Amino acid sequence: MTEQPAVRFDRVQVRYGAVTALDDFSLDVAAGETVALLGPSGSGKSTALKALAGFLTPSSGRVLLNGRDVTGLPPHRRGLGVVVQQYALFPHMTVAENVAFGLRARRSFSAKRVTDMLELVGLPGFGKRYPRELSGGQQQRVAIARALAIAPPVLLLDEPLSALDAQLRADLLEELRRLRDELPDVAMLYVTHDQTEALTLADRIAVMRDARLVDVDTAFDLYQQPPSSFTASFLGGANLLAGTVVSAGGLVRIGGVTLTASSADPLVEGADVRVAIRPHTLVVADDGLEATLTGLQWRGATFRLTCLVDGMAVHADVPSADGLPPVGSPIRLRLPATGAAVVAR
Ligand SMILES: Nc1ncnc2c1ncn2[C@@H]1O[C@H](COP(=O)(O)OP(=O)(O)OP(=O)(O)O)[C@@H](O)[C@H]1O
Repeated sequence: MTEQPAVRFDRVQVRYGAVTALDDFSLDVAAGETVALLGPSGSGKSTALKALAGFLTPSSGRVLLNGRDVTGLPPHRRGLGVVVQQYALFPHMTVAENVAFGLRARRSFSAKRVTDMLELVGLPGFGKRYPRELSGGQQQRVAIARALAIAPPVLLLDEPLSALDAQLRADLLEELRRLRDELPDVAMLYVTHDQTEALTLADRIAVMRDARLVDVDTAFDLYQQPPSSFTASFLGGANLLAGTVVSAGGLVRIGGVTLTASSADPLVEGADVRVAIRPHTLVVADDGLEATLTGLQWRGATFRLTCLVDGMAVHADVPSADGLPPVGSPIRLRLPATGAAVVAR
């Protein structure tokens, strides 16, 4: 018998009155796999997670856990771990009581389990404190310990880092990566609109837009060979340049410049295509594509140039602004020898 996926969304639709928040949504998450639901605000990510957790009932379709249809079950009978954006700890309970909450509800309290969970999230000895005595990052660690205490087969995380400031976010992201590696049997579904979080954590990324799943693949493949223009720009902010196929072997011409581009589909000589090119792979050089520099923005480690190429805005991230012409002047952008990808229009 083949192994059942830990999670299966089977053509799930969720409607709020006239609004379709999730449409024909199907996705499997294997045991031990981490999948990120990535998409802009309002694309239906949280709705998918709530349908799985049991916080709402789909208008149609089914959700299955390890092969079992749980569509009609209340949340507490699904046995999932859930972590949301706002820590949602019980303020009148100590850290240890918070972590023990799910265990007590199941009549399976174990002081050792509570201690182990606090150790797992890097907070040994914090059991007697109250949530108000913790930083935001520490509170979120407690929320994760509480969710994991019942040893759920599936952990759901809905934007768990978004209430934290940048440094804490980076620390906790690192911590989540470690947890993922230390819990190889737990399937994780991670909702985020942050591509860095998705790329860092996920085995696969499911890209959502307008209530629908657009693309799903390994993080690496989605980044290297985006199947759609939407994913190319949303994941890694690729430029989409108009090009013409010079040879079916992968040569493409953009402006007067010919370069090699990968493609998931066979290329047809003479066809008009769109080519995804990442901003950090463009270089300012005399032999590049003709453009006009229209904006310059300092971003700390890099400068972001905004240029116009044939009326289209193109971004380039360069390490230094030395030697750049003034904004409004002609500039030339050298296209990368490798790494460009043809995407579906
Ligand atoms: N309770 C509700 N009543 C009516 N419409 C809702 C409700 N909850 C969500 N929606 C709508 O459903 C759509 C999807 O919302 P959802 O919260 O799933 O998006 P999201 O991708 O998680 O966005 P965000 O990143 O902003 O949380 C949106 O158009 C939203 O306005």
